[in-house]
Amino acid sequence: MSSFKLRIPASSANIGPGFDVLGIGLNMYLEIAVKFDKLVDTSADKHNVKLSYEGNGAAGVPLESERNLVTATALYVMRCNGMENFPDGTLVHVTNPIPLGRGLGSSGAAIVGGVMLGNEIAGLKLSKERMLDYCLLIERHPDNIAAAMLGGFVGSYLNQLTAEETAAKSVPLETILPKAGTADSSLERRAPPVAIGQYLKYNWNNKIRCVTIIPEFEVKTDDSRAVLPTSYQKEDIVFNLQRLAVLTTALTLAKVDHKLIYESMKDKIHQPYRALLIPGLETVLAEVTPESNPGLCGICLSGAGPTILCLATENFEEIANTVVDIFSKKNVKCLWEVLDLAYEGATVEY
Ligand SMILES: Nc1ncnc2c1ncn2[C@@H]1O[C@H](COP(=O)(O)OP(=O)(O)OP(=O)(O)O)[C@@H](O)[C@H]1O
Ligand SMILES: N[C@@H](CCO)C(=O)O
Repeated sequence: MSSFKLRIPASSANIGPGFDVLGIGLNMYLEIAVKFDKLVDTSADKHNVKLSYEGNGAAGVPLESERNLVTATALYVMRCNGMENFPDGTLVHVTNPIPLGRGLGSSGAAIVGGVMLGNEIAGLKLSKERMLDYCLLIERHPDNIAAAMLGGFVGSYLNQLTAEETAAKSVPLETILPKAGTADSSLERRAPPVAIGQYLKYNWNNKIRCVTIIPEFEVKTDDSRAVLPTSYQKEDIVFNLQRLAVLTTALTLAKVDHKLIYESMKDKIHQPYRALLIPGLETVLAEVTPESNPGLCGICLSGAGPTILCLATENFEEIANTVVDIFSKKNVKCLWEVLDLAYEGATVEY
């Protein structure tokens, strides 16, 4: 097998009202470089791969193939297609600039990368849509993975499946990503149902850039989902649906309407509840507006947080500093970066 390199963009999910629906791919890339060298002994790993990692999270990311999110995902895809181990001498080097647990789709990128890795190693030639079925068995909401895989500005929904397909989609996560000591016979070996999700790429006015303000603390997606209610008032759902309908077109118009985008990025489904976990979020959302910060056209929590996504056409540094100052009053330090959309999505280069 010859060497190859995978590049998978970071992503920002929800974009305000589009909870579990909207996502944008961002031009910050997880890279997975794969080489084969039979002279290197890879037998120390249970599945025959030598993994190395640099970048965000390097101190904590496991390097055993069954415990690392990228290789464990690849092993799941390979197992479903009759292959249990990497070929002798497989060397995988991961370079990750995406901060972990900050709402910039680090896990979505790792899962997309893992599925693509399994696809290449097992020579499956799966389409991106089919690879997303595998991704959805691990990250069970489509917004980050669809944006990372397809790139650009993407809307998704999950298809209504038959009872049998639903059962096949709902297998326990630990049978896909094994915990230490899991018996091999309990691992999932069935390929996922076909066409679990539906995806649509929208246009995007490329004058709109993404100022990401990244607080120094992590919020795990699971924790950020645990604070959400199990039922909602009809008014709050209608509030989001009305804005979602306008937002997907407002972001594509040739003439940027800052006020329209700002209003249509408001949300009542997830951000108010997540403010409990993110000191400063309520103030940021209330005080940073197109009037206070000309050039700003929308502001929201990025994914499950704590990163703030400001969409803007100018004055990027001033906007970032306004948000940084609000967080600093809560004793939270931040980094910030201006990103653009990753229009192409995940790629493989031979
Ligand atoms: N490149 C990677 N290699 C291995 N594990 C990773 C990698 N990237 C992310 N992870 C795992 O995913 C976890 C973060 O996932 P989580 O869903 O909580 O946050 P996120 O994906 O960064 O944010 P969001 O889903 O809100 O955009 C990390 O703590 C780590 O366990
Ligand atoms: N839609 C997801 C994105 C984070 O992975 C959420 O907000 O929980």
